[in-house]
Amino acid sequence: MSNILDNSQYQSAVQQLNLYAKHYYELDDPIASDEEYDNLYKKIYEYERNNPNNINPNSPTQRVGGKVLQDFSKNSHRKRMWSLEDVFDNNDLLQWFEKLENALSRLQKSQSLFDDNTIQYKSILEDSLLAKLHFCISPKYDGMSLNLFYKNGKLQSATTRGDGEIGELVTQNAKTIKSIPQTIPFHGGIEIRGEVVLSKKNFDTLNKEREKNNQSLFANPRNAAAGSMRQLDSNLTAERKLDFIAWGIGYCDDMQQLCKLAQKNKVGFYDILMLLPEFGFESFVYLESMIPKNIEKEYQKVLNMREDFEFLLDGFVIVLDDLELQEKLGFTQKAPRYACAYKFPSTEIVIQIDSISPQVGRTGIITPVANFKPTLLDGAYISRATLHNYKEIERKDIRIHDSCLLVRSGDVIPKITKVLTDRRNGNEIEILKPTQCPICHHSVSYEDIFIYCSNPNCDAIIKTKLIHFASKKCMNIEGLGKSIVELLVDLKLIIQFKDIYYLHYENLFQLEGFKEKKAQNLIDSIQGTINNRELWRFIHALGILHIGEVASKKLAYYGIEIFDKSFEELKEINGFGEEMAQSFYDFCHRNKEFIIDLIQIIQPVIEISRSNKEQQENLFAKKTCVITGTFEKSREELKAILESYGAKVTSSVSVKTDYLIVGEKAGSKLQKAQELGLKVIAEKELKDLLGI
Ligand SMILES: NC(=O)c1ccc[n+]([C@@H]2O[C@H](COP(=O)([O-])OP(=O)(O)OC[C@H]3O[C@@H](n4cnc5c(N)ncnc54)[C@H](O)[C@@H]3O)[C@@H](O)[C@H]2O)c1
Ligand SMILES: [Zn+2]
Repeated sequence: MSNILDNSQYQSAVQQLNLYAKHYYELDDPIASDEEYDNLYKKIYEYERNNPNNINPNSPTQRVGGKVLQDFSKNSHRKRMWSLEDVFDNNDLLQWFEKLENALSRLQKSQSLFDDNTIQYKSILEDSLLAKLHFCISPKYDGMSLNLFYKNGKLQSATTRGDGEIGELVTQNAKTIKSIPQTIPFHGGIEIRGEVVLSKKNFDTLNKEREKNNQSLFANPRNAAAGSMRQLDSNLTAERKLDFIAWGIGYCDDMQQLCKLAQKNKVGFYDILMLLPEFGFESFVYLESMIPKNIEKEYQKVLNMREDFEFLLDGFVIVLDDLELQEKLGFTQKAPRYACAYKFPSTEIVIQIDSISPQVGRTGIITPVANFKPTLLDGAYISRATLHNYKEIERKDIRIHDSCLLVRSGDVIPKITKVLTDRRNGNEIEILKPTQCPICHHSVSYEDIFIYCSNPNCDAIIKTKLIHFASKKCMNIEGLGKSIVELLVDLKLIIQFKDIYYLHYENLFQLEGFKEKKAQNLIDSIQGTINNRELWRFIHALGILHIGEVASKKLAYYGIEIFDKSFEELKEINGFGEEMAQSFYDFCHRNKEFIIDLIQIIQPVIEISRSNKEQQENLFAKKTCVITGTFEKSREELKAILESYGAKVTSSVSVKTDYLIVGEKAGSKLQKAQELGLKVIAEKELKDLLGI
C-alpha cells in the first residue's frame, strides 16, 4: 500500500483496523503488532485530514476503545474517558507543541489568558505562550484503563473505559486488587482513573503456569491484565496478582476539598496526582513536572530506565498542568488537546519465518532457531530468534513462512509469543524434527522435551564445551577464547576433549594470527592448569546440565569420590533436588572413562578429601546437626563440610538433634539445646575436630 490512500484503500484500511481493534479491545487477543496498528492508523488519519468530508463514521479515529462486552452490566462514566494522541519522535513532539501553541494563541485572542500579553511567538520551546507552562510527566503503563468512583470515601464502582462514555462494570473484580483502596479520605464524589497492570514477573509466572496446563498463552502483560479484569469469576481475577496505578481523576464534585488537602489555593494536575498516594493508592515510582524545553531530555532518560520498571511501559504521558487551561483547550474527537503520549520504540514486531537452523549446544541439545529478514526491534536489528525446543514448536504450531509476533522485554532474548494463523495462505511448511545431528550427522536421542546429539565428540558440542571449560569461572585458561577454540576444532587439532592438553607449540605457531609469543603463552596457560585448579572448578568445567558454580562447590567437598556416589546419596546433598542429582549421576555414569582420563591429566586440587572409610567412621557420621550464630565460613560452606562427613544438617533444634554447632551471637537455639541437654560444639572446637 502506498503512503497516500485512495478512497477504496481507505475504506478497506478502516475495515482492517476495526478488525485489529476488535481483537485487541474486545477479545484481548491481538492479531497485529502495535506498530502495524499505529502505522495503519496514521495512514487513515492522513486520509481523513485531506478528505474531511469523506470520513467513515466507523473509522477508529472517531471513537475511543472498543465495544462493551455483553457479559457485564454497563455503567456510564460521570466524565468521559479519552484516548491519547500519540507522538513518536522529537519532530512529532514539536509539532504537537506547535498545535498546542496555536490553540493557546487562538484562545488568547478571544479572551485574556495570560497576564503578559506581549509574548511574541518565536520558537516553540524558547519564547512562546507555552514555553513557561508546566507539564506533568508520568510513565505510560501498558495495561487496561479503569475508572473508580468513590462516594463519601467508599468505593462505589469500577468501570472499564469501554467506548469512553459507557464501560463494563467490574467492581467485584476490582475489589480483588490489593492496590485499589476500598475507602479514601475524601468526602463527596470523585472518579480516580488509572491502569490495571500485571508486573513483568507475574506475567512470566502466569504464562509458565498456562503453558504447563496446556492453556493458550497471553501475548503480553496488557492483554493478560485486560483478560483478567474481564472475567466473570472474580476468584480468577484474584489469582492473577494484578496491580492498579492511578494516573488521573475524572469527575470531582469538590475541588475545594482537593485544594485544602493539598494545602494550596489552586491545584494543578501534578498536585492532584501527588495527593493520590495519601488516598491509599500506590506511590509513584516516577512523576515529574517541567517546562517543554526539558521534556525531550527527560524522555530519553525514562526511555533508558524503561527496563528497570516493574511494569511494562509503552511511553510517557505529557499533561498540561494548569486545570483551567485544560478545560479551555478541550478535546478533539477522541483525545484531550492538553495531553499526549510520547511513545517508546516498539518492543513487539511481526516477523515472517524464512527458515529454521538447528543449533547444537554444550549439552548436545539441539535447539531450533528461526531465521527471518533483519527487522528493527527496540533500536537493534535482529534476524534470529530461538524457538527453545521442538515441543514448543509443536505446541504453538509454528511453521516455516508463518507470521509471528516477536517480543523483547527486558534484556531477555526475543520471544515468539504468537503465531498469526489468520495470515496463513497455504504455503506454510511443517518444521520437521531432526533425526540426525546437523553438525556431525550422528543419530539423535530423545529425553523429555529435548532432542540431543548423542555423539560426545560432536564438533559443535566440543566447541561449546571447550569454551565453557576454559572460561573464567571454570578452568580459567587465559587466551583460549571462542574464536581460537573454533579454529582448533575446525583444523582437527582437537578431536577429543582432552586433546587440548596434548597441543604443542609446533601445532600453534604457524596458525593464522598466532605469533611465537602468543602460541607459547597459550600452551603455558593450558599446562598451567595442571595440578593448579580446585576440584570445584573442574566439576563446573565439565558443563553438566543443572550443575553450576554453587552446586560444583558443594560437590567438591566430597572429594574425588563424589563421581562414584549413587543417585540416592547425591539426592541427600543439601539443596540438591532430584533433577540435579539425576543429571550429575547420569553424566558420571555415561562419561566414567572420560572423567578418569581428565582427572589423571589435570589432577585437580582437592581441598578436603575424605575416603569412604573416613566418612563412615567419624564423630559426625549419621548425626543430626543444627548450625546457629555467625561463623568465619559461610553457613552454606559449613553445612557442606558437615554433610561431607556424613552428617545431616537440619534447621530446628529438637530431641532428634545430636549436636548444635554454635558460632557468635547464638540466640534461642542455644538456649533450647541447653534445656534439652544436647551436645554443643563451638566454632573453635569444630575446627580442631575437622582440621579446617
Ligand atoms: N495490536 C493491535 O492490534 C492494537 C489494536 C488496537 C490498539 N492498539 C494499541 O493501542 C494504542 C491505542 O490505544 P488506546 O487509545 O486504547 O490507548 P492510548 O495508547 O491512546 O492511551 C490512552 C490510554 O493510556 C492509558 N495510560 C497509561 N498510563 C497513563 C498515564 N500516565 N496517563 C494517562 N493515561 C495513561 C490509559 O488507559 C488511557 O486510556 C495504539 O497506539 C496501539 O499501539 C493495538
Ligand atoms: Zn553432533
